[in-house]
Amino acid sequence: MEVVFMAQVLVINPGSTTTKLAVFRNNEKIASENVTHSATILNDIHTLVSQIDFRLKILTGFLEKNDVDAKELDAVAAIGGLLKPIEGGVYQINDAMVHDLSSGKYGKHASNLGGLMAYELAKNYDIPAFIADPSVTDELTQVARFSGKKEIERRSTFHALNQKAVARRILNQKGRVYEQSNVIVAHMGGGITVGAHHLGKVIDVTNGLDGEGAFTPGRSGSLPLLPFAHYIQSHQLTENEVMEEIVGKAGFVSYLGTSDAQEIEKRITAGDEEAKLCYDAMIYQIAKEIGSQAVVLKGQVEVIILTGGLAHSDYLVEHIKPLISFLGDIEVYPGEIEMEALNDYAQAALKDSGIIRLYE
Ligand SMILES: Nc1ncnc2c1ncn2[C@@H]1O[C@H](COP(=O)(O)OP(=O)(O)O)[C@@H](O)[C@H]1O
Ligand SMILES: CCCC(=O)OP(=O)(O)O
Repeated sequence: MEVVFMAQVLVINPGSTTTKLAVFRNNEKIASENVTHSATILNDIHTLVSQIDFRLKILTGFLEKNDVDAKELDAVAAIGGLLKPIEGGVYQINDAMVHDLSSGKYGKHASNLGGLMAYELAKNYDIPAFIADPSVTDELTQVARFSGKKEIERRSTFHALNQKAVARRILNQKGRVYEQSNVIVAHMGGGITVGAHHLGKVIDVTNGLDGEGAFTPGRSGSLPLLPFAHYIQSHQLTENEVMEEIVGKAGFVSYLGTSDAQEIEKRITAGDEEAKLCYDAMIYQIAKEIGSQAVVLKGQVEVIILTGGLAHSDYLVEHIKPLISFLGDIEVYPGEIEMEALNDYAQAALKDSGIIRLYE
């Protein structure tokens, strides 16, 4: 009789205001929770890294509540944070990675906590901890790296895990193979990134944190440089404050005072013209970015995929389609499948250690 190995994997995905947790047995999700943290609690915990204990306590509570014995776990997988630029794939969390995530050497983002929490837990139970397709996944071509100013190189920071996982899933459904296809993926949530996927590599993509691409519910996207330089100077902003202006205090938040697209849609339905114009402007900018990536792919676009929380919006989908449909077929995949993708990677790594990459 064949003995089937049932691998149990804990998946950790911390966001700026949430911690998503799940336990999988092989491909079956046996427990999951999306814990929302109030801004008050997080503001009281001053630095990102000092949130680890708070979030680990939530994790322990989640395991207890769902009768999951941590000793029975075979691996932990977490969303990768801001690391040095690396190729996509699955990486075992090591000391070098922990150093870069905790020091914030490559930037501070809630996702940094994922790798740190996974490492801490895995160490206690002597099991491997992985990250996969982190947001710093860098497969840009050399021409895509030019910013226009020698001292400043464009960086690849995007929703790599979800973009690749959704592209794989949609292509599988079409009987196609990701590594043999050309697709454009627009991940549209609190952050928006649009990537050109060419034969399994994201050869160009808008950076989600550097102020590129379309504006989003809370982010500026690209800004006219001279007026922004003047704004920085007249408000005497520090580098951290500049970051907050670009990521957090911009987009819908700055025009309409909320990052909640559903709330804005209610205003539109109630006849709010200002809300409609702003929503339409964001849709217009996303469409322009999709057009740019179609050029990157020389017009050979098998499918354009719309994903992320905003892809739930009928308003957005119906208004973007007429702008981009001439470029190719459109598929809508609302939400994200990051937890499933991390489990898939961890299960694959447990079966074949040859696929595990080394972070140096
Ligand atoms: N059903 C929906 N209709 C319209 N907008 C939605 C819907 N669900 C979520 N959103 C919007 O998507 C954005 C958040 O995207 P999401 O991908 O869930 O967040 P995050 O990027 O923080 O993970 C918010 O502006 C939210 O209002
Ligand atoms: C870190 C780059 C991807 C990104 O913008 O993620 P969020 O939208 O989840 O902040």
